[in-house]
Amino acid sequence: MDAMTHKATMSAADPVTFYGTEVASRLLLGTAQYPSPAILAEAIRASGTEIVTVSLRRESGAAKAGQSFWQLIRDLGVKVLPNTAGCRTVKEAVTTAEMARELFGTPWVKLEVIGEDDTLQPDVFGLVEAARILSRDGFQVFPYTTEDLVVAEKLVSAGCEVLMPWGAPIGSGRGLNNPYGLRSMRAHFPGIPLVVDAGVGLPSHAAAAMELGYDAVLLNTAVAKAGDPVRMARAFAAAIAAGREAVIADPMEVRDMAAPSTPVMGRALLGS
Ligand SMILES: CC(=O)[C@@H](O)[C@H](O)COP(=O)(O)O
Repeated sequence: MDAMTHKATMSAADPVTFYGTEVASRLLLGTAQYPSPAILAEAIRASGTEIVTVSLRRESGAAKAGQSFWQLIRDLGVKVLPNTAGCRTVKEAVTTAEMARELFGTPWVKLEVIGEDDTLQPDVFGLVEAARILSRDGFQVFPYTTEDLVVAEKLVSAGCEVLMPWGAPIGSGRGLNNPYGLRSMRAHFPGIPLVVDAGVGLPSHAAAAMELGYDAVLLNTAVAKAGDPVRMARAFAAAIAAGREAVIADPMEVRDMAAPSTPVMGRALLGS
């Protein structure tokens, strides 16, 4: 099947598969920083997401609050992708992942090993090492990485079946800082689910990621910190669906020079 025929048979409603689990929604949502648990729950519902990411640190912080938060997530019936947010060493990330597996009962882990304070960019050396350890131990790792292809190859060799390059620094809302790098990554890994994770600020950023052929988008701050998180969650869902629909529709080629969109033949008959 050639690329065009394949695209023609795809639909925006096609599920995306992460480690053998199919999900219809291509929006993964973070659960931190919402004005209230009720707004978080409503935003999750409005977004249509089927996967929420949860920090173990938040869970273990205050036992009681943790219990009610966990109950809220359970009641929503969404899948949990525990994350190692805030971990800065391989040991810390591996230990956090192990605790998360026990607490949440899932082999999934969003692996973050933060390497630098100003940008919160991943320590890619630690990330690869932690991914190798966790994959060997039966985890299904969703690594928060950069768009570096060499690092990405090493993550795949370490056992990762999903890659999550950043759009921009976490919480910055800058969108896609390096569309060229993200496009290269898509071309280099046609068969691996790719998720833009972090730095997305607006629905148009998420649509742009999908238009690059990405499989999904993970975001938190843009919804949690919006004036109206529920409405923003809905806007992101619509933008992701639109971007997906567009890439399937096979967009026109970009040109340097104009091409008349209304071709004219001969002379106008007016006045003759
Ligand atoms: C919640 C989470 O996992 C974040 O670390 C993630 O990377 C989202 O980043 P934004 O808050 O920039 O969307």
